[in-house]
Amino acid sequence: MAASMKGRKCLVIGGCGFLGQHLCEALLEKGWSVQVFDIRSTFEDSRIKFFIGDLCKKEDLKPALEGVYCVFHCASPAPLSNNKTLFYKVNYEGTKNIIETCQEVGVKRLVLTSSASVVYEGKGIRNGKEEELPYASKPLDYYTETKILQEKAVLAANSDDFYTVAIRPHGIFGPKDLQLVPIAVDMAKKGKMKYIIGDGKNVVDFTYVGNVVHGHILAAENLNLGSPICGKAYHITNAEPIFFWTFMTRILTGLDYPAPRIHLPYTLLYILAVIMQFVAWLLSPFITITPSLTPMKVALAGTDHFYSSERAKQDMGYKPIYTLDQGLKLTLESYRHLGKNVITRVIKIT
Ligand SMILES: NC(=O)C1=CN([C@@H]2O[C@H](COP(=O)(O)OP(=O)(O)OC[C@H]3O[C@@H](n4cnc5c(N)ncnc54)[C@H](OP(=O)(O)O)[C@@H]3O)[C@@H](O)[C@H]2O)C=CC1
Ligand SMILES: CC(C)=CCC[C@@H](C)[C@H]1CC[C@H]2C3=C(CC[C@]12C)[C@@]1(C)CCC(=O)C[C@@H]1CC3
Repeated sequence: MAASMKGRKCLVIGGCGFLGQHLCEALLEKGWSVQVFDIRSTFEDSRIKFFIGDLCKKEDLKPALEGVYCVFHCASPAPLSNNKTLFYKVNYEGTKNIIETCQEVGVKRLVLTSSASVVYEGKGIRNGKEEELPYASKPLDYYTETKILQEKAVLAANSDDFYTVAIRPHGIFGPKDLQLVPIAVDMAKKGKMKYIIGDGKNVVDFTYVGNVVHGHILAAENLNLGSPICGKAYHITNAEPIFFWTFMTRILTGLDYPAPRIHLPYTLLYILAVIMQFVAWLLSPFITITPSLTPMKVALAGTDHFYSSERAKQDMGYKPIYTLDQGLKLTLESYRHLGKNVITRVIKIT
């Protein structure tokens, strides 16, 4: 790390979430002065100053941004939810609010956590490069739709006076995640993880959270006037693409659940997911139905989607600092309590 970064004040928006907590820990280790802004409080740390508020509200954000050298924006509603209004409000309107408030207060650097899914519309992507892939013209869900709007707004705001960059991770996994491992385990418990969507040979990126954090910190360190990274987006991956179903099998068997074995045709499942989504939409004025298979989930589980992180290597010296094996080991150790053979005691208080 550049010596001059020591003691610099940063604000992690979404710092109480999965990625945010890992980012805070790494920033503290590197000597940054860390502040967190989040809508909820999930942990305590005497080294961190916490601000609880809504990023859509200027009056909540302003005090947290005073004197800040760099803002990391990694807040979002849960990606697998389907709340269109909330996604637009937080990911798009809220991000524009962050940009405006930074500019008003005089903050000069903004690192956005975007997503590689901004270029994914269900068709295979192999070793995708930033300069070759346009934004998805037909995004598969509202989350992706609003991540595209968000990224465009952040990159367009880059100027000689305000430096912005977007990090596009893919399939983040690691301890403290409430999504990938817990959802897969929940599906396994319900008997929904016996199946393989398609031939099982689709190759994807899963990225250990420590590598995603490393990419964010390098971006902040390199975000200066005239730097090649200003106004650009960067894929950050483990650079170890793997069969989607091999990765899921390692997670499941690592926690003593059986490996998925029964193949189901991709196209059939995709059509079923589209029909279920349509039925859920038709019935939405009367009841809320949340189909467990969405077109996005089926596509992610049954197509290729892996990306090149060469541009991040060239422009900011990025290379993964954890291998997939190391990441999986750390992850599985942290989820032992979700293992199939773990007996959970229920203490009844009468
Ligand atoms: N997980 C993944 O595989 C990938 C994630 N990303 C991106 O990485 C980022 C971090 O994801 P992750 O750590 O998994 O997500 P988390 O849900 O764990 O963390 C996001 C945090 O932001 C908070 N938040 C939501 N709305 C607001 C708001 N209006 N004001 C302030 N805080 C808010 C959330 O609170 P609450 O929980 O109460 O909503 C939560 O604490 C996101 O931008 C996501 O799009 C990109 C690629 C892959
Ligand atoms: C269909 C199936 C077997 C599901 C179990 C695993 C899924 C819960 C994850 C597998 C790939 C993950 C993923 C995301 C969420 C969780 C999974 C679908 C994202 C959509 C999260 C937000 C992003 O920006 C992109 C991610 C791609 C991979």
